[in-house]
Amino acid sequence: MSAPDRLRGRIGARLLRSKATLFWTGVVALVVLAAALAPLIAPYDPLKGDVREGLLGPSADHWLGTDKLGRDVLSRILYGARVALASGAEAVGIAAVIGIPLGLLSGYAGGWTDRILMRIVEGAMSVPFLVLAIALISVLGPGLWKSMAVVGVVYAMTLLRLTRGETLAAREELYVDGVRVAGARAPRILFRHILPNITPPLIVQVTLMIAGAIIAEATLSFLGLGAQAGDASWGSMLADAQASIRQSFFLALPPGFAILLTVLAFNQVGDGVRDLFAREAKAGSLGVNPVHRDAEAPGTAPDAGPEIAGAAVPDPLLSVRDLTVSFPQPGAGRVDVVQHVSFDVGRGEVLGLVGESGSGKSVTAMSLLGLVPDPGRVTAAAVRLDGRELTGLAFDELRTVRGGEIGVVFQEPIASLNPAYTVGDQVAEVLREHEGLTRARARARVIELFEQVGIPDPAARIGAYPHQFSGGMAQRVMIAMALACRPRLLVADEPTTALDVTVQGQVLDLLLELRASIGTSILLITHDLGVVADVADRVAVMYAGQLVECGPTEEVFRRPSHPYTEGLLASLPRNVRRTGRLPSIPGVVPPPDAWPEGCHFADRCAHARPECTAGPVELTAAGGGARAARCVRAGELTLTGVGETGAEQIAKKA
Ligand SMILES: Nc1ncnc2c1ncn2[C@@H]1O[C@H](COP(=O)(O)OP(=O)(O)OP(=O)(O)O)[C@@H](O)[C@H]1O
Repeated sequence: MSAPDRLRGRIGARLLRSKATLFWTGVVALVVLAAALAPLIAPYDPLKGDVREGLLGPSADHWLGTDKLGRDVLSRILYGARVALASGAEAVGIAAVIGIPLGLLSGYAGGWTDRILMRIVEGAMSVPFLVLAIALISVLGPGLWKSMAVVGVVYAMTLLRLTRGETLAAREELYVDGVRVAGARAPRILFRHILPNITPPLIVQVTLMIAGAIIAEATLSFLGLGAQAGDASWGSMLADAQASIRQSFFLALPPGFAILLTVLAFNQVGDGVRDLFAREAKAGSLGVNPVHRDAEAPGTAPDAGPEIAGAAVPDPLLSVRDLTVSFPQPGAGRVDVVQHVSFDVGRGEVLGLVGESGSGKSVTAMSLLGLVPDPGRVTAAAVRLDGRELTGLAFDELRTVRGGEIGVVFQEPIASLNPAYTVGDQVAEVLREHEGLTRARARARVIELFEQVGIPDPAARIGAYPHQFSGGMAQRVMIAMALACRPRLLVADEPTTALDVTVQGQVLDLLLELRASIGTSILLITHDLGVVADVADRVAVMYAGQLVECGPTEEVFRRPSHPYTEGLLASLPRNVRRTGRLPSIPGVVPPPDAWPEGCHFADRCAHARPECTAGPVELTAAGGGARAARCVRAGELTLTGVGETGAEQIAKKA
């Protein structure tokens, strides 16, 4: 099943559980049915009547009585539903056709296009909606379809503004950058990549607009600007009722009730859909993808997937086998960005996941959390947390693992906190969501957590907003939030990269202290080998989507088994004589769609032989101890590590 299908499935299942939304959806369906079947079920012609039978009360012949001209009110109500829905569809259709493409264009193009369109929208929206509509109708002349077209144009402004706002946010997403650099043209990016991702808020707005358009039709028809006297429209029925209000007040009730019920139903459905999507968004980002168990992964054992010779940990807390993540790329189909990654994180251990930018570290971490965005696809033979299989877990089940058993700390602490809420509220929310604590108990626990992560004067600081915190303090808040439910695993994705050097040290010390006091294992993602050397018990090195080396930090650093690790260590500033040039690995990391079938590093490797490119290279035991490397020559090469260059080497030579 594709990701959008799964999203639809989840929304559908929630819809079934939300009784109120289901009820109002039923009411909308009844109105639609009444409109569609009006010619079959209406007992009389809605436009013809006998004046001698005018203003009759409800009876067996005329369930809702007759109007002044003797026309059957029930028949007119049924036909009126057609007018109301058709008017709503016309106005909203026009609004969508104008507003959505222009909103996409305005948000994506920016610059003058955006400025001009926004000034037009602001000008139009500064005049009250009905006043603007009436002014335009007085120029065009009355008539139902003309008036609803005008309403559509006015509504287009709202839809344009909403679409533009959503597009502005979406265009910053990584997947948009991805298709942009891949050479996709703007219309394709807009309609194929951005539009599907911003549809949920548009659906909600469109539903609410239909309700608004039905009211607008009734109002304009009541004023004689829409449906004309005699037409079977709820608005003109109200106008008729007003004309004969002295003789019969009952006439106003059926159209009034029909408008009330229909508008209420559409509004309730719109609100319900918004709640469903909001809940979905709260759980992660829209369209996120959980990990699927890959039954056909090569070498998959029925239980935990292929063993990783050399690098497995006895009784691990986290065990990942054969994790592969792919994204569609224009012109290249689905392309793997992470390929057959397998590793373990031991209990209470810090595993450093290192590699150059783009090697797949973050995507690997996100897939463990089920947070790889659409249209990414994640498969694995096994992802086990304390023996519990996470692959194939439903979205809601994974949500309880995320934030509960696995805590996460991201790179940009201030950007990761919501500026609209106090930091205390945000940490308390996690506790209330996962542990069901009362407001008072959550508050007390937040103070305790703030104390634990070293935030001074916690009782006062919980009332502060994120912008009142420095980067280091904000990261402490993020760590407090991640540790709120005493997770067994903490995923820290570049937790110190955005902080200055002194604060970096404090945050790393804090992570280590917490590991010691709570026993949390840490998967530390970083491109900084210095950080890994300082805090990681073991290290896993990634290159171009693959894990190329894995083992205890000290051993790997002292004597690497993969030439890429050697290259990375050689370029460590602390590993180079002050007089020398900082060495770098020649060439660049190949993009995912250009990975060779054999060793991904072969092109840049000084030790490459023809056998390196002959076929896929597996991760195998290497270098002695609990170590593994993905290199066909690992056994025969003697590579240089940290201890033998730089200061130590200079000292040796002296
Ligand atoms: N949403 C997405 N759509 C398409 N490709 C993506 C998406 N997210 C990541 N990628 C691709 O996946 C690959 C791995 O990215 P990832 O962010 O995991 O690298 P990284 O090693 O964490 O780098 P960095 O340190 O810069 O974050 C990259 O080629 C990236 O372009």
